[in-house]
Formats: sequence, structure tokens, C-alpha cells
Amino acid sequence: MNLSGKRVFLTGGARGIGRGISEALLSKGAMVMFCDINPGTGKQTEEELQKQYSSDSVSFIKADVADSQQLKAAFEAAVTKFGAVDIHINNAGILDQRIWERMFAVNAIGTIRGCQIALEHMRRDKGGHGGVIMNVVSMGGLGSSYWFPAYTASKHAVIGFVNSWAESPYQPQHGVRWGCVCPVSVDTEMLNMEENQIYDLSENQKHTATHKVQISDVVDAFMKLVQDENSNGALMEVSRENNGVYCRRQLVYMNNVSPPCFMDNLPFPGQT
Ligand SMILES: NC(=O)C1=CN([C@@H]2O[C@H](COP(=O)(O)OP(=O)(O)OC[C@H]3O[C@@H](n4cnc5c(N)ncnc54)[C@H](O)[C@@H]3O)[C@@H](O)[C@H]2O)C=CC1
Ligand SMILES: CCCCC/C=C\C=C\C(=O)C/C=C\C/C=C\CCCC(=O)O
Repeated sequence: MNLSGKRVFLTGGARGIGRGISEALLSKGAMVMFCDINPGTGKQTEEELQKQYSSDSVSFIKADVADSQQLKAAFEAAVTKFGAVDIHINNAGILDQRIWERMFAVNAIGTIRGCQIALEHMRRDKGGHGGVIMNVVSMGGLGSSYWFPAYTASKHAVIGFVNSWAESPYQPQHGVRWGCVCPVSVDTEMLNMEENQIYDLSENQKHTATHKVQISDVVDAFMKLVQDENSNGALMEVSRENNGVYCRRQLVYMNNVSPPCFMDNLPFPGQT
């Protein structure tokens, strides 16, 4: 997929992985509107990116993805500005076991609602132009972690939802393809935690020190998936297994979904 001129809406783009993805898309000639709950950082990022690219190609709008009206209004602002949205990216997320219901509202409900809003807009069988819906999920969504059970569950919810649409027999009529990047710990502000935000914080800090990946690793994986026209329903793990090279596995095998494959011919951890 050629990203030049593509119209993108992304959530949680003020900093971290979301900002990294926006910059990579802008560098390929895409136009990006991003929302964030934090207006200060959002505005600052907007100014910096507008200086680097152009004021027409990137803009910020304040929205809390857990608020359905705010999310819908922000998405519609992107449609009004660009004429349509070709690529929708659910990235906003939080990790705090102490406020697990709020975490569910942001990570699971906010993401699923984002998918629904974008799908309604993009569906060819409803007059749309088709498109791509990508999700920044987590390696936690592929397995289990006693450090943060509710966070893990919120990410599993997203994968279940996304793959159910990706493997729909009507997916070709919808003309919308789906993908998830699933990183291990990433070197962002999210790692700066307080006691009780997750269980066993000090143990986790030791694990993270040796296992974390960089934003650029996640962005590379994202860019491969978003540009791959043959990819639908892919879950791309991003981890430091295999000497820091990420690998890709696809868990959806039904018709119209690309077959399982391993990126760079690397075996998935545990496979020979
Ligand atoms: N950092 C990590 O170790 C990992 C992060 N992830 C996921 O990546 C995504 C991005 O996280 P990071 O960049 O690491 O975190 P971050 O905390 O650096 O950035 C998240 C951004 O989302 C925004 N945000 C939070 N709640 C929001 C809401 N309700 N509405 C709109 N915007 C909101 C924040 O203001 C912030 O700008 C999240 O979904 C996270 O779960 C996945 C795997 C590992
Ligand atoms: C300083 C404490 C950091 C705690 C980690 C912070 C954020 C992580 C967010 C994620 O989404 C990471 C998800 C899963 C990683 C957890 C366990 C996987 C272990 C896999 C492995 O490397 O063996």
C-alpha cells in the first residue's frame, strides 16, 4: 500500500508509540489527525510535527476515547478535514490495576468503539471506500501475565473483536483489512509506574530492563503490517526474542485471511 496522500486518524498520538507511528506515516506522505486526552502535550506535538512536515498534513484534536461522543466527534472532524479516513489506528491505552474499570473503558471499550466508528465509515457495502483498521495491542493480549490481569484481559478483548471481523465471510465486501501489533514492554512513559499500579513492580522492573523494546521497533512492525495489502487479521508480536528481531505470527486461518507466516524466516519462540 502506498501511503502517500492516505488520510489517517490515530488515537493517543501526543507521545510515545502513537507519536512514533504518526511521524513514520507523515514521512511517507500520509496526512494525520490525532486525538489525545492530554491537550498540553497534544498541542506541543502538533506544533513540532507541523514544523517538521506541514501545517496541512498534521493536526491535533482533544478527545477521551472512553467517551463515545468525544471519540465520534474527533473521528468526524478528521472526515470533515480530509473528506474521508483511509487508515484508522487505535493506540490510546493506559496501564493501572488500581483503576481497572477505567482501564477497560479506555483499552477495550475505547478501542472497540473506535473500530466500530471507522468500520461504519469505511465499509464498501455501505457506500464507503474501504480501508485499514490497525490496533496497538500488547503481547499481554496473546497470553497471560500475573502482573496485570485486568490490563491483559482488556487487550484480549481487542484481539477477539478484531479477529472476529477480520475472518468474517463478508470481509471482502467490507473492503476493510485489520491488524494488531503486540509489543512486549516498550521504552515509553508508560513504564514509569507507582507501587500498586501493577503487581510485583520491582520484579517487573528487572524483567523490563532486559526485555524492553524501543518505539522504533514497534513502528517498524506497524509500518510493515499497514503497507502489506495481503495482510488481514495479523497479530504481529514485537519482542526481543530472536536477538531483537521481531517476528510475526498470524492466528487467523480462514478464507480471505493471509496464511500464517514468519517474518525474516525466524521461528516463533518455542518452535524449531
Ligand atoms: N509501553 C509499553 O510497554 C507498551 C504499550 N502498549 C500499548 O501501546 C499503546 C501506547 O502506549 P505508550 O505509547 O507506551 O504509552 P504512553 O503513555 O506513552 O502514551 C499513551 C498516549 O495515550 C493517551 N491517552 C491515554 N488515555 C487516553 C484516552 N482515554 N483518550 C485519548 N488518549 C489517551 C495519553 O495521553 C498518551 O499521550 C497503549 O495502548 C499501550 O497499552 C503495548 C505494549 C507495551
Ligand atoms: C516498570 C514496570 C514495567 C511493566 C511493564 C509495563 C508495561 C507493559 C505493557 C505491555 O503491554 C507489555 C505486555 C506484556 C509483557 C508482559 C509479559 C510478557 C512476558 C513475555 C516474555 O518476555 O517472556
